[in-house]
Amino acid sequence: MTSPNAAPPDVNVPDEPGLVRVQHLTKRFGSGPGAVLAVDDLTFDVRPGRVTGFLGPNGAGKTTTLRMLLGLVAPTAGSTSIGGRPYGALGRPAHVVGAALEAASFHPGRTARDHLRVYAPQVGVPDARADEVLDLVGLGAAARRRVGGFSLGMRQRLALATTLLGDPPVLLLDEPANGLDPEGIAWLRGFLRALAAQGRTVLVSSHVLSEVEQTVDDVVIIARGRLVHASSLPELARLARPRLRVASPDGPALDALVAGQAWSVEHVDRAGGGAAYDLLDVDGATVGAAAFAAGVELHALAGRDVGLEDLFLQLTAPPTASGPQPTATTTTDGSDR
Ligand SMILES: Nc1ncnc2c1ncn2[C@@H]1O[C@H](COP(=O)(O)OP(=O)(O)OP(=O)(O)O)[C@@H](O)[C@H]1O
Repeated sequence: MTSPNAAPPDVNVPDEPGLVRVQHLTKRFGSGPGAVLAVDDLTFDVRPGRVTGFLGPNGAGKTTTLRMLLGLVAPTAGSTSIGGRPYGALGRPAHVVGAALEAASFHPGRTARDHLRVYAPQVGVPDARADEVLDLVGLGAAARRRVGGFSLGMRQRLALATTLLGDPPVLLLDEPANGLDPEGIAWLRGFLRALAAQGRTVLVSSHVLSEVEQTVDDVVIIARGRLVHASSLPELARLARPRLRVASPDGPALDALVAGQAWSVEHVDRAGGGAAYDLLDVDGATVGAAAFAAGVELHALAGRDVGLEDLFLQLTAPPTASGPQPTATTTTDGSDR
């Protein structure tokens, strides 16, 4: 089972500009028997210059966490900061963090440019910035069109343009790929990667790992309000190693065989006198030959690939679910260890 909590951030390292920090964050909605523990002692960091996927099934607590980062919901306990300060202490917040939460609502009769010009004075930027951000998101040619006629993909781009008005170093985007067609997703991928390459902090939530797999450098995975895994994507991918299922009606003989080898055991099931092992990093030919040589009767010898999406489902499955659980380390520093 995965370590339920990330290692605490290193308190000796001063907060970098653009560092997003969540520490022991907890949110309980309501009280008594009907209370909902939406976020439960969550701790993680999101680093500049990287795209981080904030992942979890529906209802895991992603939006509530983002809302607390933005000062829209008060935590029950714990804290959040952006560049070392809580949201409420940011002098000009739109110049520090741009956020797009849920489907933004637009006045259908307004043009894209006018929509942005409504926000420009609030952010403290000149009207001309509206055209700049429209160009950035590829909507320059649609600047004078009414938003009511926009496709979902165009609306998502306009929402993104709105978050960029203040040229913030930090972007918090809640399910930005929702409703996009493959072309739109490919565009978003390139766009987010370019923003991170400029040194920005980009946090993107999604309930589907495969949707962001090609976009993110790091992952923070939560389920039922709790952290279940935080690491770089390559480190997560290393957990998705192929498994070999080997079963024998003679459990003690298989135990002795496995114990005598340097095979890595992920999981073992026992029933009657038999045993079934899930082994990592060993192939069927090796195990089959060793069993044959030792005279161990095998009733199953089957390889199984565990894809990233399978791993994600395993990591976020309710605790009642049976079956092998991957062993995961949890880090928060974004390194590829
Ligand atoms: N204002 C609220 N009052 C009561 N419960 C709430 C409130 N907001 C969220 N919740 C509950 O908190 C839990 C977490 O919800 P949240 O929207 O943060 O999850 P999520 O991971 O963003 O899910 P999704 O992917 O479906 O958006 C859910 O059980 C939700 O019903």
